[in-house]
Amino acid sequence: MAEVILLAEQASEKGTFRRTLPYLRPHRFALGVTLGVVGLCAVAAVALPPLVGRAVDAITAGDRAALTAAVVALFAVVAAHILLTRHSELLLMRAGEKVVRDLRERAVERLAAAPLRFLEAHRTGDLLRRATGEVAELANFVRRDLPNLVVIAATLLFTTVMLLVYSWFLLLVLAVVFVPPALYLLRSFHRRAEAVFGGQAAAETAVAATMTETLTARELLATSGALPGWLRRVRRENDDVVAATRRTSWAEVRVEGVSLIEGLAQAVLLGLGAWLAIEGHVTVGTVVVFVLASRTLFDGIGDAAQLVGEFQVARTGLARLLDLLESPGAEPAARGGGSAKRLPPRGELVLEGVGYSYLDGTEVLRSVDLAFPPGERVAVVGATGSGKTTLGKVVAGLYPPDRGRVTYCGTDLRELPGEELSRLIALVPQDVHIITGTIADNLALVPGLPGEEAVAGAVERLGLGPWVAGLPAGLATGTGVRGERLSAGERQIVGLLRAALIDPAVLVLDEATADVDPEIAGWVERALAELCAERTLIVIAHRPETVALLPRTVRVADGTVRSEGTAVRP
Ligand SMILES: Nc1ncnc2c1ncn2[C@@H]1O[C@H](COP(=O)(O)OP(=O)(O)OP(=O)(O)O)[C@@H](O)[C@H]1O
Repeated sequence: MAEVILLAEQASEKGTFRRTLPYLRPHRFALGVTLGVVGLCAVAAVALPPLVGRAVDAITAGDRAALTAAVVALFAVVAAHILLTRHSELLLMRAGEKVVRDLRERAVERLAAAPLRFLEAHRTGDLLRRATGEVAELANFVRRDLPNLVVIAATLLFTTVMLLVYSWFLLLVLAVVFVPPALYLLRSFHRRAEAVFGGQAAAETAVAATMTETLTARELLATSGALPGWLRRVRRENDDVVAATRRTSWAEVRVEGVSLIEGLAQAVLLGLGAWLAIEGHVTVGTVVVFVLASRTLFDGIGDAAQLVGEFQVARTGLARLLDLLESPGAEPAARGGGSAKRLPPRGELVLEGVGYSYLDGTEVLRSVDLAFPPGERVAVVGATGSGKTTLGKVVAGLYPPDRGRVTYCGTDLRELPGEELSRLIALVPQDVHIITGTIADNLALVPGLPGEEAVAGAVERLGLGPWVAGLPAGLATGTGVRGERLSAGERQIVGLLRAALIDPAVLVLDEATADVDPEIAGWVERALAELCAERTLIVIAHRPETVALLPRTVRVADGTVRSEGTAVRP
């Protein structure tokens, strides 16, 4: 089996910032300007205490001119600070939103391009949470907390430099006696934060994934009697979320000890500063600067502590999102670009020594050699679980084989760009995926967005006019949520119409196994008869009537194939 790299529920946060850099690079200009404005904003905030200090010194010296200058400067700096704060927040938000929008787009592109194997190996809820929940949390962080965090970091840095200039001694007291315990509290919080916040994200993901499965497996749960057991599981996972949230709250509460240290520091600075001022070592203004600035300092440390929690949540989510974005492999159908090679619209499809397994050691297909000359019509038959559907998906290029190769006109399907592959080979699966909307919306889901005329032409060609006329609103008939108003047979008719719009060289139809009523089966047969003209038709047949319609039969058994109509060519 080809290796599938599983995404860890709790992603490693090592190097998250470095991994984010490539996604920031396209926005470096906007981010640079933003950081410049943030820096100015922090300078304005830091300039306030010295101006108050200067005003106090001017009052004690009875210097009117100096007092007026200090007050005017104070007004100007306050006004500049207000304007710059608003502006920097807006700029930060805008730059952050651009980055988040890019990440969101990339996540959707990544999921659309992910190999089937990768998608099947993960719970849908987990992938959805990475692409939606984690991105939403990141967007919240960017809108709400990132502006504060950046302004606080810049303010802390500039305040420290400013205090050093005013009195190295008082700064030393502050730095040696009070900052270490505050930092110790923060560090111990930080150390616990990764585990507790990561645990909370993992517990929430488990609940989200189970919620999704509750909806997708609703019929099974309603009919199998498994509901009570399932609800017990939901309750257990829900309890895990509560316990994880309690741990994160407790970690946040402990860090609030920083406020206590702040009160003590201010009292000591006031007492020590007053003594130094009386002794004539510093001015009264310097003491005022220290008391005010130490408040800015501790407020900054306290706010940063609160925000570190949010930052941690965002970092955890970002790491999980980056894991998804960096997961290897892309589905051929979603590959863009590639070779510009256009293959002939009709040609031979060949399987050479094809092997495929979902699980290690259990090969569903073993060394399959098959050739489908252009225009051939083949029924693929075999017991339930023998591998017919798997063969269909390998033939359509959805599962690249683990061994051997599938070629069209001699070219390996793996080498074809996505668009070319979907133009050449169309697969109509057993249960055609229908999006919520109208039948017309569903028919539009083919390359080139066909107009009404093209759709009407396809309906006409496949002889489905009377079927469409019998629908309540023709092609504008609603399909219900994910097509629940359409029967399995009707879904296949939609699939065949899509195939007619694509006009592929090879059409693979995995016949619906659910009971298809005879009228719908009649429409499907008629449509197939029209579609098979001039193209290769491979039908994974479940009904004897279908097998009887097709000149060649291929039987799948024990992971290999045997031809019962015409010879199998290696
Ligand atoms: N996504 C999957 N992951 C793991 N095993 C799978 C997966 N899909 C199919 N299988 C297994 O592969 C084997 C072949 O399945 P496949 O659906 O190809 O058989 P089939 O002949 O089409 O069956 P049916 O006639 O019931 O549709 C089965 O044992 C099945 O359990």
